[in-house]
Amino acid sequence: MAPAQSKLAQQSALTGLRAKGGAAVFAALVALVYLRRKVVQAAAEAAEKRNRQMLTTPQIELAQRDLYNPLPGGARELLVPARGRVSKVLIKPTKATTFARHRPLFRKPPPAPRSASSTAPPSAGAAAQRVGVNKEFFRQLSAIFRIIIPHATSKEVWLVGAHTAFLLLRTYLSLLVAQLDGKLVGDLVSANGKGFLRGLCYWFLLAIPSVYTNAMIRFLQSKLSISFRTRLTRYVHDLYLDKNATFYKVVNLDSRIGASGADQFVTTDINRFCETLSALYSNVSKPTLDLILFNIQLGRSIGGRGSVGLFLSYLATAWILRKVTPAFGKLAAIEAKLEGDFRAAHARLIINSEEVAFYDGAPIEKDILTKAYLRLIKHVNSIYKMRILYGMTEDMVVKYLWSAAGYCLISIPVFFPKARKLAAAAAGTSVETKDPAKQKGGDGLSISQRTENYISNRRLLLSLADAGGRLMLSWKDLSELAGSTSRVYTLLSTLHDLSTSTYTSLPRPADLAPNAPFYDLGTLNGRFITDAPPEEGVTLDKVPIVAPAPGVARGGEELVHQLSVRVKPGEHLLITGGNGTGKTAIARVLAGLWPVWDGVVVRPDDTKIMFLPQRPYLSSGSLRDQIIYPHSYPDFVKSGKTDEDLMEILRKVHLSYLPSREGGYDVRKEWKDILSGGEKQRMGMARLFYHLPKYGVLDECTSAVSTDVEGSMYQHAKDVGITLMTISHRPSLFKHHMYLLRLTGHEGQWEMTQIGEAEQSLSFQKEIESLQAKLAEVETWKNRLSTIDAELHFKET
Ligand SMILES: Nc1ncnc2c1ncn2[C@@H]1O[C@H](COP(=O)(O)OP(=O)(O)OP(=O)(O)O)[C@@H](O)[C@H]1O
Repeated sequence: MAPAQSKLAQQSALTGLRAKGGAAVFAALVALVYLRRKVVQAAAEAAEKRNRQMLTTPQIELAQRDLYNPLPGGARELLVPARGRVSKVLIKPTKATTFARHRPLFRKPPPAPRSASSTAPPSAGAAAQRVGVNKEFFRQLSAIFRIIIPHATSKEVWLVGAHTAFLLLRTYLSLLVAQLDGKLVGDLVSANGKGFLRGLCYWFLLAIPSVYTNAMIRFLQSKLSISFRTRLTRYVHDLYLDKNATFYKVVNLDSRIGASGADQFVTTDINRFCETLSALYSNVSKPTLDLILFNIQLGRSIGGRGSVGLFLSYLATAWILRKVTPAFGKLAAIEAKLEGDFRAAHARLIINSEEVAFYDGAPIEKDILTKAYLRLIKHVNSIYKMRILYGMTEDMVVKYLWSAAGYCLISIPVFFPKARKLAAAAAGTSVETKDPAKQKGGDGLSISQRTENYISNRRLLLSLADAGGRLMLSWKDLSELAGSTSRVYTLLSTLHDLSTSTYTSLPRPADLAPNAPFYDLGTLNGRFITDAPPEEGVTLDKVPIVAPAPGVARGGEELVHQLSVRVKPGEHLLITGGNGTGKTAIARVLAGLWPVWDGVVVRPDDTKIMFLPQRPYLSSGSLRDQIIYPHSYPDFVKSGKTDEDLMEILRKVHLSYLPSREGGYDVRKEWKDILSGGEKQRMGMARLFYHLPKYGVLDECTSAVSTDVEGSMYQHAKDVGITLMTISHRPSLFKHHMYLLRLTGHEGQWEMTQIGEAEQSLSFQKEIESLQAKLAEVETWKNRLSTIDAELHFKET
């Protein structure tokens, strides 16, 4: 063919190719546009369908009215609003036998020996000293594992299995990618077009399972974390909100969690623990697997001695990093505590916002909050500073030293062909190539083969360095996990102890007089009987009323000495006395919130006795929920009462206007912000009339209610058969009671009288006081009279 003809033919072939290419691109574009329209259409239809199924806000409120559906065996079906619908979640309470089985696992280890002079209990700080990757950490972790993976067939085991399978698959795919990478570059260097295109096709084929695998690993890791968190949170809730008011005791009878409460532990620390733990599994298992497999693969080209060299370099790295790693576990535990303090300071402000606003206390509150924040930030900053050296060392070792070591190792077969031949012989492969033209080096390999080997090995080395880096990083994660493990374990062991009324014991102070009582929480000799028949009344027999002082060496403080009282049905008792003499403390002992150190307390069960506290409490929920608290809607339905009955109760407490004003019984609002102080207290009385207990312990619960309304409510309570035990300073309440218990406030003394006598002596006393007050003003009136006289005289003249 003439050159001109061949050029023409080439040009026409090129034009044909361009035309075909253009048509193909056009067709692809049309297909893409069509596909996009279809996808958008399908998404819009799905969204519309979802919207049609979604409930409006009032519908959601109504659907949640029930809160839960009771199921046999104590289980419940909670109604949880999520994504515009209310879904039902089955909640099975943790069995008492499970708690009993776990309790020994959450006992504190024997305390470390302390100096004889030390009488203070171990502080949270001291506990934080021991936090780290040590034997105690693994003991605590294994105890928590019993909760998060309860048995061999738990959902979490399957999740871990699936996760592991995907991790293995990813490692396998990484190996294939490394080989293919080398092959592609090898084909490129040897100008093997067909091989190159085939390689590219494999490349894309590998991409599909690779991206799916990566996405699934992330998904399963999050799923595992959520699963762990759900198990732990439910377990903690079952312990924390048990019948023994453990949530109260955590703050008032124990010093391990601290006054800020358990919220930071339950909301943040558990979450952090679960996230770190599930991430750690993939952060440890994947690089470990990578290290093993990649080393085997690499060992084929660099030989046994090379592998030994690599292994030694890992050991050296681990040693260096260990030396420069700060105590991340301890630091993480302190950080979590400081975060909790900061959060608690904010929570306090929210709860007391109105009082603070009245006092104009914003500047000082700001200082308190800022101080809490700065304490946290100073600590976090110091961690960041410590991380500089650690990060530099880690980068230097893992990225640079390892890569350099790797380069040296893969150069061995190139520069020392004998080693290569030995390695090849060991692997059973031949290094000779048939095409002498392609033999370029002393190692007997062509440039393309050498490049292919180099690229594959380099990729393996980079993956190895990456795996090593991640493994080193996971040591840091492990230390941080030790920090959150210690927090979660502290929470669990405190809850286990308090739910069984096991308190931390303290030694008797040496300077305490031998006959002085020592009220140590670890030594309780009293009896608390809560299932007496109501006719037997409420009895306290020689019971010291003691304010507990957890963690304080001198022990609790006696407020009332050996109190003996018996209230039989209909014998209404009024408890009075100065501020801080221990009136509410008596109610706390009766309710079982404070321990009985000595003597005997006898009372009927919780359904027959009700306590109305000093500070009115309004729960989150509907208006009906406020009246029936602590019942919820299913209990209300079960009780057979109706909204008409509720209206009758509201009339008795002068709140009958509320349902119409607020929009019915089902409306949900932030009631604590809506109702006035007096209305809140009247709502408390409404609860009393709803539940109709045999005994009502009323602690200053009508102090903000006008005297006439208060009187009518007390009268109604008596009319419906409630025996009252009232704590109050108001003389107007005397007439509703038969007995008066007066706390003198002097060395825990108290006296019991019949109301007639007391009322009389008090009225004489009051009369004398009022006359004395009037006499004191006589001089003032005289002065005023002479001033007026003088002014009148002045005007006349
Ligand atoms: N959780 C607690 N831990 C330790 N001491 C407490 C606790 N709660 C109250 N106290 C202390 O116990 C004492 C009695 O408190 P209580 O609430 O019984 O007083 P009160 O007689 O009801 O006073 P008031 O008339 O002011 O309500 C007070 O000195 C108080 O500071």
